[in-house]
Amino acid sequence: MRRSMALVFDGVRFRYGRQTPVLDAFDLTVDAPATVLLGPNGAGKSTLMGLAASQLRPAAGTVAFGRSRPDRRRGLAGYRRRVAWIPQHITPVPGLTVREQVAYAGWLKGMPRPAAWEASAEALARVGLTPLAGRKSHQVSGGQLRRMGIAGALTHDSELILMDEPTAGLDPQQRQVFRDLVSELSGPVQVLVSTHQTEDLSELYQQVVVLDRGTVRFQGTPADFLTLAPPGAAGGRERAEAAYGLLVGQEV
Ligand SMILES: Nc1ncnc2c1ncn2[C@@H]1O[C@H](COP(=O)(O)OP(=O)(O)OP(=O)(O)O)[C@@H](O)[C@H]1O
Repeated sequence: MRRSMALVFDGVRFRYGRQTPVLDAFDLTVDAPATVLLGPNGAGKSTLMGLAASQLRPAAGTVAFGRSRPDRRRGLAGYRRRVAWIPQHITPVPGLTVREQVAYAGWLKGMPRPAAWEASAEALARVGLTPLAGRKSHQVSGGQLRRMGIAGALTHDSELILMDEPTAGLDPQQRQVFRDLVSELSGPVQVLVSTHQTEDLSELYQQVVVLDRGTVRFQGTPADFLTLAPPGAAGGRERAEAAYGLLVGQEV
C-alpha cells in the first residue's frame, strides 16, 4: 500500500472572470485515503476539484500533490498522471470498446501503447468490468461508464482520483457497487469525492471537509463530524444531515 500523500492548497485565490473570488487566501490539506467534500450549491466544490485536477489555474497561491506541482515547468503532465479526474459524465469514444477506451486513457497520459493495453486488463478487473471489456463503450450504463473512467485512471497508475458527484443519477444497486469500489480503492489510491450524499460517511471516508462560500467550515473525521449533530438525531444519515445543517444552515 502506498503512503498517503497530501493534496495541498496554499493561499489559493481563484475567480471566474471579474466576479468576486470563489476562493481567496484558501488553505486546505487533504491527506486521508478517502476524503469526502460536502457543501451547498455554489460553495465552490467544483471549483476546488477543477483546481485540484489542474483544469483551472489559481490567480495566486499554489496547488500541489506531494512534490508534484502543475504550475512548475514540465510539471503539468506528471501532475496529471498522478492526479486523475473522473467527471460526472464520461463520454464514450465512438467505435472503441470498453478496454480500448481504458487503454486509450493510459496512452493519453504518455504510456506506450502495449503497456497501456496490458495495464488496462488489470484495471478493468479491479473495477469489476472484465466481462464488458469487449463491448462498445457507448453500449454500457452510466454507472459502468463511471467505473470505466476509474479503470482509465488506474491504467496510468494514478495516486489520487478526484470524483465529482460519482453516484448522482445512479440506481440504488449501482450506487452500492460504486460505494464498494471506493472502499476497495482507497488505500492503494487516494480518493477525493465531492458529493451531496451523506450516506455511509463513516464506512467510506476517513476525512470529511465541509465547504461553504469558499470557506472550510469543518475538517475532521466522520466521528467528529457526527458528534456535531444535536442530541436526538438517530441513524448515521440523519445525524450527518443534522451536523451538516448546523454547519451550513441548510439541508444537503
Ligand atoms: N464557469 C463559471 N463561470 C462563472 N461563474 C461560475 C462558473 N462556475 C461556477 N461559478 C460560480 O462560482 C461559484 C462556485 O461554484 P461551484 O460550481 O464551484 O460550486 P459547487 O459547490 O460545485 O456547487 P454545486 O453543488 O451546485 O455544483 C458559484 O457562485 C458559481 O455560480
